[in-house]
Amino acid sequence: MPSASGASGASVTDGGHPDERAVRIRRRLERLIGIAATEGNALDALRNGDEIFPAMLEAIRSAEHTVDMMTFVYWKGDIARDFAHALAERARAGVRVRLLLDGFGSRLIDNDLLAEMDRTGVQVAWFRRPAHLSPFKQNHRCHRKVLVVDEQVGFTGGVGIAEEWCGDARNPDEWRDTHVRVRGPAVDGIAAAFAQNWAECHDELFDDRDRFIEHRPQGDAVVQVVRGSASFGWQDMQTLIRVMIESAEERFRLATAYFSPDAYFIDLLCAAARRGVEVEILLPGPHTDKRVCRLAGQHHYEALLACGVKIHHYQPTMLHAKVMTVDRTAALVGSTNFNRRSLDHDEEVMLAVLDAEFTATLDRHFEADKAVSEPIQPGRWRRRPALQRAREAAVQPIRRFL
Ligand SMILES: O=P(O)(O)OC[C@H](O)CO
Repeated sequence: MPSASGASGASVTDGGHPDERAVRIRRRLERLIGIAATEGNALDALRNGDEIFPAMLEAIRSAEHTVDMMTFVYWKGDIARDFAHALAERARAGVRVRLLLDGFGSRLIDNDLLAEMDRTGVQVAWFRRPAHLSPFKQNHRCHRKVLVVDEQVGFTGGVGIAEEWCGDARNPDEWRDTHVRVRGPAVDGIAAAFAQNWAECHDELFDDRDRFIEHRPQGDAVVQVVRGSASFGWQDMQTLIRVMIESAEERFRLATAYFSPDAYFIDLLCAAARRGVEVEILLPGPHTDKRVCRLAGQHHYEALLACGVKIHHYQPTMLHAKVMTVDRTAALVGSTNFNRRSLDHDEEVMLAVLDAEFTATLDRHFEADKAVSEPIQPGRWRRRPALQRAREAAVQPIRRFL
């Protein structure tokens, strides 16, 4: 990877009007990633299962033509049954329903739900089931979370289909997550994320139930939909996050479930902090389902804190959201964690939103989460026990896969 300290032309400027910053970020993303952003989108930031699941289920139940759903996690619980029943009911009513499950992440789905969906005509496809794969492809998973109904409403974000995501982050059994409902032309990008992975797993890509509708403006948000794909070398998801960090002039905020990037992205965060940007990172605290990943990230805390990056540990439950905001101007939300899996290995989808109001909503959520988090104190962290240091070092050999 190139050196992050010599970061591109993104020097601190005198700020400029927020609209000018939005245009600057938009043009950087469009030209460096090659995907046009669209205008006229309406976005709702949905916080936690209590808001996310009813909105998704309501959309499915209202489907008249097509439902395309793709998930990494499909585990167990009433919510897993609710989704399967809703999908099956629509298939029975003649709607074309397609469900794409990651072969590793969704391996715990109940067989009776698969049987019900199969019976009613839901087309279920598996993305790279481990048993059917060469050992060299096991590592590349479909980590995207997508729901598109009637080509008109799309959802993406961090949520998996399992009881862990139900509720409102009131206790450790109710995970904290963020999902987005989108109406408008950006739904096409979310649909394309589904289509790209569906094409690998199923013979038919589209049929006459696809109407290829023209989108009418639904709101004011400018949105670029960026797909990360499992591949060798530099990829668009890395460009997206790199542009966001390098474009920050005042503030860069990151909330992520799994923080274990490579040294390049640590250097980018440090470079931002050193040029005067307030860099704040919100991570799971006592409740995390992947301690190994956390240890890999903690290996970098000392360097980050030394540069002035602020790190907070979220206390109430597992923090599973994947959200970034830049300068009250732009936001990223989707499936991408700040780790090697998301940046190097897996299929991901992220919305880059150039909209001050939507960004302000996500910033308010960030502040509420920060209020129930513990800041990491640099001095105390430096004095952490030798055993913790040893554990951080012990996971380094496998950091590439985390
Ligand atoms: O990979 P994520 O971020 O969708 O989280 C799901 C976890 O793998 C659950 O252990």
